[in-house]
Amino acid sequence: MYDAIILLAGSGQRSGLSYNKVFYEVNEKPLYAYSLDVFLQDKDCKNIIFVCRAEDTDIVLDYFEEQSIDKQKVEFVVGGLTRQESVLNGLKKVKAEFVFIHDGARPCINLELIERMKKELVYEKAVIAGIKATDTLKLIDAFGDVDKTIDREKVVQAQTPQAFNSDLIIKAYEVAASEKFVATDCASVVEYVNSARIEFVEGSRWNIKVTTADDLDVITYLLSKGE
Ligand SMILES: Nc1ccn([C@@H]2O[C@H](COP(=O)(O)OP(=O)(O)OP(=O)(O)O)[C@@H](O)[C@H]2O)c(=O)n1
Ligand SMILES: C[C@](O)(CO)[C@H](O)COP(=O)(O)O
Repeated sequence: MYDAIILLAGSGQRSGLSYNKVFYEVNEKPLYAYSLDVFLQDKDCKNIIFVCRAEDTDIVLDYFEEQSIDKQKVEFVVGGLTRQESVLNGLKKVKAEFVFIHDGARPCINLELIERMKKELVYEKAVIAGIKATDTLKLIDAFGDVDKTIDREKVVQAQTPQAFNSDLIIKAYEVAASEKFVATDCASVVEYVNSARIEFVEGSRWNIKVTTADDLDVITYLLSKGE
């Protein structure tokens, strides 16, 4: 049993769009709605916490009306200036024992990945999706020159969802807020307080985060062919 936080409250500046990238449509469906559909299909997902910018909430509500999406399981929360603040706002609404935290800008999530993560949560308090590096990895210096090659067996690229025992992640975020620790993902906050082992689960190469304008082309291709 878990709650899901879906993050929509960014601005998507690196995408070059004139609007928040999570509203970019493929097959007449906004990117965030792909993740929503997946979590709505999972009986174990008790509540979906939608973290939106105040000015975007009406657009999302209109979409729910148009598509006759049942809002019973969905709660709306206003996001913050950073991803971390948005997550913290979402965490304040969590009631279930576990919480899955997911970027609305990663529409290629699927139920198989959620199932694999749920299996790990039987034993673990923190589980993140990611992919292993396949390229050779170099450390570079401040001038962009190669310093050395690093062992790719020891590197993974973190994705979302990231799933946690709710008490654990709420406490970690409270400590981070009080100590002004800021990070780009949720697992980093747990690493910071060092309160649990974090299990890595193989995600998928298709589970990309739409960040740049190029990613918009890639995601259009992936979603159009049903990934
Ligand atoms: N204040 C913020 C910033 C980000 N996000 C969400 O976190 C996810 C990943 O963030 P990122 O790609 O950094 O999103 P943006 O802030 O939208 O992008 P940019 O940095 O290019 O402006 C996205 O689903 C985004 O909507 C959020 O909920 N609240
Ligand atoms: C959470 C995340 O998507 C995991 O890869 C990523 O860290 C977000 O980073 P961003 O710099 O905010 O895009």
